[in-house]
Amino acid sequence: MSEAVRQDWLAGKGTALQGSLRVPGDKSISHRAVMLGALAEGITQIHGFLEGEDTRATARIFTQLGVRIDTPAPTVCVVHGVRLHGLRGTDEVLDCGNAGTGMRLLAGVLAGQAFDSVLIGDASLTKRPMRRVTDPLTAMGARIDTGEGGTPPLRVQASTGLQGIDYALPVASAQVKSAVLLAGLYAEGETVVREPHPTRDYTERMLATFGWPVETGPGVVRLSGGHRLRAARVDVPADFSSAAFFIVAATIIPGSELRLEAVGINPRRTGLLQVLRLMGADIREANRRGDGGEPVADLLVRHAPLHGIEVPSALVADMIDEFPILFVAAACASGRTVVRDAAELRVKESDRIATMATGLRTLGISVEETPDGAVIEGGRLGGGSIDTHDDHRIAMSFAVAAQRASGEVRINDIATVATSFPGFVELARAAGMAIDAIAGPRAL
Ligand SMILES: O=C(O)C1=C[C@@H](OP(=O)(O)O)[C@@H](O)[C@H](O)C1
Ligand SMILES: C=C(OP(=O)(O)O)C(=O)O
Repeated sequence: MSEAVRQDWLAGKGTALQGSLRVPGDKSISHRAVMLGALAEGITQIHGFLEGEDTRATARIFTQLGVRIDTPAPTVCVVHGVRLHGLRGTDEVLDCGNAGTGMRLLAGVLAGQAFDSVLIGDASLTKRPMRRVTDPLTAMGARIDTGEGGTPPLRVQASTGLQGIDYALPVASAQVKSAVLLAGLYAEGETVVREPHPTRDYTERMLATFGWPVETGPGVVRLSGGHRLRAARVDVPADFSSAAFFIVAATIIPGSELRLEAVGINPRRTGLLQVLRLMGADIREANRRGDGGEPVADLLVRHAPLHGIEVPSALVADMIDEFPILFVAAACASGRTVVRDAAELRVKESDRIATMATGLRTLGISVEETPDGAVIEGGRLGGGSIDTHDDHRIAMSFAVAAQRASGEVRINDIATVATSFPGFVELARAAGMAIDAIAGPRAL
């Protein structure tokens, strides 16, 4: 056994959050911009690209597949498109790292290629369900083998032709919808995806921006094969899911008044705003505009006392990545908050219901876990040691919780924060939060 350095955080009460800050670019849009840029004709310029490990893994994979990607300045990514059939196969494995989005969307792209490929991921991604994408892709004519129990690696065999399908998603998932639509670019005939509940619509919006005809109606997206993608400029707004940590932090820390600049406020992402407002939060939108086709605004957040609510199930898909930080808001609210219909949280980077319930209990909060949610009683937060289960959103959520804790909170193993939010600690400290990075031992 050898020892390697593990990164932990020690976090505690900081000061009121003040000032103005901009969080990094949207992860979902950054993944998709690289993918469509690679498959387009011409040169795609991406501004505000998320330099996180998840999106860099996607860019690296397209480089392995023969696409030139230049990064002339921080957060600028220039993708030299090779057209729909211009990717080149490689004997190397394609490593998606921690990114479910990367792997699932790539499965759709690779299903249409004339070469074999193998997608792998890190320990967390290797536990996540992939049949949700391989089932519909197989129905389209793809041949993909998964690991045991339908998990990665994914071995995608050279395509012998795909056919469009009419697919009703069994779970509300933008990743599955997107995988099927991307395979649909290579399919004969029409591909139709029906959603049980609307999910983020970046793939369909960006396909249209890149010139591919897409028809959208309530709960349904349709496209046909046989068109071309044309390079475009993509301006990536600040990621709402990253902003969410600061929105909740400013709400729960007395005296705070914080401005978050140029945040993407696509309604399929901002369920948390509605829920926090129902709980009593003071969040205003200013300077509303459209950047590169996406609605963007500055968010002005002031401290406000919160009260518990029953989270409307209709908003679950619109805040699917914000539940860890909502649990923190609920722990700081008076009364009880009830979350239902959110079983999907159990198959994210960690089981986010269990990981948050365990962590909050460690800090003295009463949480009852249910199969598809939790009941959280607001209370006083104490100190303790938290296991992140290698989940970036768990780490950042407890860093925020610590700002209201009476004792020190040690957050173990925060390396995955760089997957979605490089620079989190620096921004958080600059705004007023108390977080120190410390080294912890890790047995290998
Ligand atoms: O399409 C996307 O970019 C994403 C969709 C969501 O996953 P599901 O489609 O699995 O709900 C979300 O949790 C993930 O962070 C990003
Ligand atoms: C679930 C997430 O991402 P992914 O599925 O891409 O790993 C997330 O970022 O919270």
